[in-house]
Amino acid sequence: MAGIVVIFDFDSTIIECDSDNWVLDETGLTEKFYQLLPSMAWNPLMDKMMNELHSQGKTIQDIVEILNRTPMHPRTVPAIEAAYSLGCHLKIVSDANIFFIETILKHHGVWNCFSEVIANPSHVNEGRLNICPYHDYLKSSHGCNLCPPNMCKGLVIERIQNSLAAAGKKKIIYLGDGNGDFCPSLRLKDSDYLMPRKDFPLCDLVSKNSNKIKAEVHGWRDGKELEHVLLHVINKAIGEGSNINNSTQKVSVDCKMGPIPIDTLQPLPKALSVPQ
Ligand SMILES: Cc1ncc(C[n+]2csc(CCOP(=O)(O)O)c2C)c(N)n1
Ligand SMILES: [Mg+2]
Repeated sequence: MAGIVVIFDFDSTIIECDSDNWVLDETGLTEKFYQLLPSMAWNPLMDKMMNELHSQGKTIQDIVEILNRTPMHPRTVPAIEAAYSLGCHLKIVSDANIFFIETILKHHGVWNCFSEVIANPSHVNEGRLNICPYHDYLKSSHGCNLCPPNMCKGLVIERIQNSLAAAGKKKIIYLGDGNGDFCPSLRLKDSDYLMPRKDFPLCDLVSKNSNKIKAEVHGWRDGKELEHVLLHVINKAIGEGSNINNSTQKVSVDCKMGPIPIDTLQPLPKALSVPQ
């Protein structure tokens, strides 16, 4: 076992859009949604939109067909499969909902690669999709002012970190794009890796607060770079894990620096090489 946990954000990390916005756009509900957003929180409003679809006679199968067409970079699935094959534990921590995530990942045949998906709960009841907040903010606040009221990804990461320590796993690689990925990024340790998507809000936050980030930072721009950089980082993490007296100096790579030139990456051992 590699002892490495790879944590993926979902929207704009695994897929090329926000899943809620994709479904709203494809069902013609975007205008209505944004008319109501000033007076309602995101999760209950998304739940209301699912009710609206049901009233219009749209079935769960109609929603599944829309989700199956969600834009995704062609190298993202191979990257997930490669990380899984190398023995990494894969998890998703997302402010999207479980139904959308499960449907999309099953369609691409990678649902079983993930040992845990932490997202807003959702279930089908009498042909209608119900969506609930992950954190019940009406009962109590999670208390973090960096995160939306329904989910503090930092608290989720803290729980994962505690369970990893108990299971003897060593390193986290965290991939994300959004403002909600900044709080968990602050929790990563100096033995962990952070992979922010370039030209997305997380990358900006990381650049402006680099003194607060302990993890080694490796940016990526698209699915092709995600694949290449992720396999490079896994390779590095495996190498460090096998060297007990490892004293490698921490190198922080500014995610604004542009793509990592291919010739500066260590050659991948055969087992890690990217499938053509
Ligand atoms: C106050 C507030 N505004 C907006 C949202 C909704 N929201 C924010 S980021 C995002 C995509 C997250 O998916 P991922 O974490 O996979 O990138 C969603 C659905 C919210 N929950 N609260
Ligand atoms: Mg995201």
